Amino acid sequence: MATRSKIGATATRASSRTKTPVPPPSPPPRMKAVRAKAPTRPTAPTEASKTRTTARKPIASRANSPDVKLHAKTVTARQTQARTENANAAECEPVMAYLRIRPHLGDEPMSMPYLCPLSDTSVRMTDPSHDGAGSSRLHLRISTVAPSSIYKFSHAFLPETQQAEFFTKTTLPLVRDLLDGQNGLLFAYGVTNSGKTYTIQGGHGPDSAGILPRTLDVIFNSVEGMHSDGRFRPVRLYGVEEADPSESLPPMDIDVPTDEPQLAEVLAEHLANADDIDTDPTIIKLDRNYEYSVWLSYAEVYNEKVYDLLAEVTEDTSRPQIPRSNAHAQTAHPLLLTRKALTVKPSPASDALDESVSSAGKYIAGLRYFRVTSAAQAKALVKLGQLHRRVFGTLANSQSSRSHGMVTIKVLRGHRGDRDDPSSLQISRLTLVDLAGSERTKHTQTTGDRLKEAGNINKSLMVLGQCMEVMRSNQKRLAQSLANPGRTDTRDVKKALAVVPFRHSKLTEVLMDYFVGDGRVVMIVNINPYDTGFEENSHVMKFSALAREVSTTVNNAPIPRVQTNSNKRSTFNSALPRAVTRKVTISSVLPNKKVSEAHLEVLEEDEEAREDGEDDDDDEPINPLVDALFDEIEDLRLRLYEAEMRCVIVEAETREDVMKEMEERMREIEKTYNQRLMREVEGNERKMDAKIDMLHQAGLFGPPQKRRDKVEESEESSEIEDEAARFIDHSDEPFDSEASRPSSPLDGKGKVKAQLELSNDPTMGKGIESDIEIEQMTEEDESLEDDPISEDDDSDEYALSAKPKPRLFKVVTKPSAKQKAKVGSPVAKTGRRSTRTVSSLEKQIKDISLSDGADDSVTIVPNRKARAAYGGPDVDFVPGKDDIDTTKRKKRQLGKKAVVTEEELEQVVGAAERTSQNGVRSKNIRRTTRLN
Ligand SMILES: Nc1ncnc2c1ncn2[C@@H]1O[C@H](COP(=O)(O)OP(=O)(O)OP(=O)(O)O)[C@@H](O)[C@H]1O
Repeated sequence: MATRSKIGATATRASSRTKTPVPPPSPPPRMKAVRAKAPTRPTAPTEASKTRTTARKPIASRANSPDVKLHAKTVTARQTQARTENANAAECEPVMAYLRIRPHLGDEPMSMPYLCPLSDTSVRMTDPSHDGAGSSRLHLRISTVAPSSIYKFSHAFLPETQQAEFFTKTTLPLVRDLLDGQNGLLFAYGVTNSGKTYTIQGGHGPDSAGILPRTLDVIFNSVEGMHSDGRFRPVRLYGVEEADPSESLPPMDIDVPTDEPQLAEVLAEHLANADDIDTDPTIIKLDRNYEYSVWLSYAEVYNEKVYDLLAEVTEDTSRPQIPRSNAHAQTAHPLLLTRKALTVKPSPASDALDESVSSAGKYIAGLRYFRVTSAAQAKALVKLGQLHRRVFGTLANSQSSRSHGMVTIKVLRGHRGDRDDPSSLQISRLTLVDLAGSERTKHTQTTGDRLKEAGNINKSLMVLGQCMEVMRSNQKRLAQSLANPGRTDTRDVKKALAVVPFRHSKLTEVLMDYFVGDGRVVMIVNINPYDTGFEENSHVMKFSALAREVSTTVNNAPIPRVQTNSNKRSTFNSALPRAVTRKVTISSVLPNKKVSEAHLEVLEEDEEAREDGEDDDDDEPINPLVDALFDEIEDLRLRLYEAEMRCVIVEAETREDVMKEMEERMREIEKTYNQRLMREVEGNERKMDAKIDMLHQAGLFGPPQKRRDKVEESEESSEIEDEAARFIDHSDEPFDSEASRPSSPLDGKGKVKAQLELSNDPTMGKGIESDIEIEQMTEEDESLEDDPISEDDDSDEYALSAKPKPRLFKVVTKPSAKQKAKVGSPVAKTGRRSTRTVSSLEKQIKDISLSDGADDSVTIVPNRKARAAYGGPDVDFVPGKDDIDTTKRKKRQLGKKAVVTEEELEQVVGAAERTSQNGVRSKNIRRTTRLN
């Protein structure tokens, strides 16, 4: 944020817990619009300038000073003056919150990002699972997160932002402050896989160095040729003491025991790319009258304990040695490494800037600071710390950070002219924190130790959020009181301010001084917009919104520090620490794609108990109620998580049950349908059999062996037989038994046409003919007539199929030419009538299908007499049993059958062809039987 907060000076200082100095309420809330420049010293210090500079310089060591008493007096005077200057120069600045959107990685599944940048400073987040109707499709629980929100930042960096640009805009000002004597804190916050480590440490490609290596580059580029002799070293938070050069030499060798070949192999792979990272060429112009010494420490907060990642790791040699060739044995008895948790202690009052307060922030007792003289050396140290972090990490075989990693760079700055005067030294520090992923436990499927670990991560982040929340509300109340001086007494407001719960988590306890002391705070919010954890990311965004409303104090002048007795070394409690052992596996993919694994056992010793009386230095004891409440929250959170897990399990089981039931039902339905189908098939078969029986009974089917050769009249057409019988009654000519033998209408392909010429019909008179066509539709016919019913009748053989096949039959009667002549109808008229009849019959036939359940697969259009008897021209006549019996009887009486000669047959066919104008193809007429 370019704008400065206009609220009053550090409200949190006023809290009963934080007793670091509070800038005077007057001149109150209005802050300076522009930051004052850090004062510089003339190149050749005169006596006057020396005095002026000294007034702003840190306070000298009483112990190292030649004249302690005198010096102490001088220091007090300088302190007072410096304090006044600093109070005037101090101003409040909100925490800067930068958003960094992670690009999509090639190997990840592609989905719609739920983050949409609106401007340089704002983004919109939309729940991808939200259906727009006010409910979430995927979540069982009612979400507390709004489906769409706009979040504002100091700056939002798009996915294509390069590391160099990101560093310049976010971190370079902090590096400048550091070299100017100011403190700074930068932390990366976000869910796992959102790019925090990439932002802080960097990647492996060109120009991918993160802000930490770039910070080291810029520092060493800038202090080039201005290194001090390193006679003094920083202690605690603000103290300095004479250094023992042998102690502050950085451990350049990997002190994780590497005599295990597998471990050595794995570690070598990790150290191999130490030189890959590119360097940042930026140089900050500095006053060359100063000398600098740079110190580095690397700590981690893991499971609510603080560890030094640069401390020597000891191997437990008391264990029986395992033969190296035996890989299984190595897995069974892994290498045991031991490390000790460190205590966070309050700085003694003697370190305090203001003598009226009893504490000067907190420091990690026993955390080692190493003097580094080049960027490469510093980076190697960081690499070592990273390695230790990985070795000791619980999820060591994944790259995920399960601890909060904190690299602190301390710079001691002293004037060249005051080399021997430690009181001239200024201490400033910059801490870069790579926080552990803030994801919820359910997404990491954690159990047991992992659950505890995740719980601790969440607890520390939750406490950090709580601290921000309390600081914000304290600052608001104080600002209101300062804005209305008459209404409330600011001192009363200060007393009533809420306690900021820094001490309830190790992370906030260690970082507390940045919030309540002095220094600029920068928060980097990393987000992966393709991540499925929309809710978690929303919490991250909310946290950043909260952080932006918190202000910290920024001093515009170097801060003088008090140095206490440098020779006083900490003595540790001799009580045996409690130890926790964990098993760790580290694995790497070697260049030859072989996966290498090393198994270790890590012994984590508890921190030392404080020495007697040390607690007295603490500003305030932990409020047991607040502590209990935090524990309660954590407990509830875990129970909620367990309840959610149970819900998920119940949901999964219910889904499975429902699925099984559905499958069962489907099977039943299928069975029922099959049964119905079978019944239908059987019914159709029965119907078919019945019809064939009927045809047989009607005498329309000949003996099976002769079917192929015979043309037969329709079996249902009892009327035809009637006609034939009547005709035969009047004829003296003998029947040709062969020609007149009825054959199956299903015989052969195509149509079978039987023509009856009723020459002796008493009612119609001689020469009246009736054409009867029995048509079996073939595939060819079917396609020609566009009938959708499939016909499987390629066989010439008539057989009763067990399987019902849709078959169509049509029996058409039409008057012959003679008949037409007899009744006096013109041929054309007859033709029209015939066409109409055939069309209507065809239509009827198309509607007939056995498979449809129609029981009239054979349609008989009766002759005039039958039609009249049965009620009109459109009546379909199906002969009853009586009709058939009557016909049979008549036949038997007759004792002979009509015979048709070949000539007569040809004549009839010709006549039928001439008469047929309805598309019935003559090629389908195979035989015509003429009854004389
Ligand atoms: N800006 C970026 N450009 C290219 N790749 C990135 C970027 N940010 C992150 N990545 C890649 O995304 C992956 C995850 O990033 P990273 O390990 O930094 O996540 P993280 O937030 O630190 O996760 P964790 O909390 O689990 O440690 C890595 O492969 C990293 O290289």
